[in-house]
Amino acid sequence: MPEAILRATNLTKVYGSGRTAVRAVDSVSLILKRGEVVLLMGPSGSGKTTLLTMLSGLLRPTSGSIKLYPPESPRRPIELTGLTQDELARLRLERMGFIFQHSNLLEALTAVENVMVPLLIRGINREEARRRAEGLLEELDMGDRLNSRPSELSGGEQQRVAVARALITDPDIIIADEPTANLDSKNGKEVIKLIHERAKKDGKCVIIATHDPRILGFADRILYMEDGRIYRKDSQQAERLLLFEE
Ligand SMILES: Nc1ncnc2c1ncn2[C@@H]1O[C@H](COP(=O)(O)OP(=O)(O)OP(=O)(O)O)[C@@H](O)[C@H]1O
Repeated sequence: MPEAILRATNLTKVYGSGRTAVRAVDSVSLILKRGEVVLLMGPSGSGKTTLLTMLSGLLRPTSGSIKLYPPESPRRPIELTGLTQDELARLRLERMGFIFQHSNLLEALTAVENVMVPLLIRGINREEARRRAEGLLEELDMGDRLNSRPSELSGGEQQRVAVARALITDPDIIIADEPTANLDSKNGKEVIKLIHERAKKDGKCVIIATHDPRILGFADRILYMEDGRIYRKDSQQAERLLLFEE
C-alpha cells in the first residue's frame, strides 16, 4: 500500500458571507499517495482551483485540515492550516512543485537559468545549480535547448522546462492546474507522459486539475468535482461526464 503524502479532511472554503456566500469547496476529504497520478476533473466553477490552491497552502480553508507527511518522518505530519505565511512559503519551496497552464517562465533567462531559480532561492551555489538543472533538462530531452530563451521555444518545449523547474527541488508533491490546456495533441500527450513517468520513477505524487480528456489514460485515480464536492469515477465514467459537459 503506497504511503500517504497528503491528507485533507473536511476541507471547506466559503467565499464571502451572508446571502452572497459561495461554498466553493464543501467538506472534501482525500488522501494523496506516493507514486500516484490523480486527476481532478469537473465542470467550470466546481471548485478545482480553490481546492488545489488550498492544498498548495496559498489559500486558507474556512475549516478543515491539510496534513503533509514528510517522507523522512511520516509519523510527524505537518498541519498546513497551523503554519504562518513564511512557514508556508518555505514548505512550498522545499516540498512542492507547481505547473500551470502557462509555463510562466522568466523571459530574461535561458531555459537552464529558469530551472536553476528554485535552487538558487534555496541557497545552492550557481555552479551546482547549473549542473543539476542541465542534468535534468538533458533527461527531459531538452539538452540541445539549454541556452534558448522561452520565446525561442515551442509551447511543448516551454512546458518541459516548466516541468523541470517543478521537479528540480525534488518535491514530495506536484500540483498542476491545466498543464496541457495550451498544447496541441502531440505536445499535450508528451508533457503528461513525462509527468507520469517522473511520478512513477521517483515516487512523486501528482495532482492535476484538467478538462483535457487526452490525460485520462495516464491517471491512477480520477476525482470528479461538482458543486464543491468530490465523487470518485473510473476513466470511462469520467469520459462520459466530460462529453456530457460539452
Ligand atoms: N476569490 C473568489 N471570490 C469569490 N468567489 C470565488 C472566488 N474564487 C472562486 N470563486 C467561486 O468559487 C467557485 C469555484 O471556483 P473555482 O475557480 O475553484 O472552480 P474551478 O472548478 O477551478 O473552475 P474552472 O474549471 O473554470 O477553473 C465558483 O463559483 C467561483 O465563482
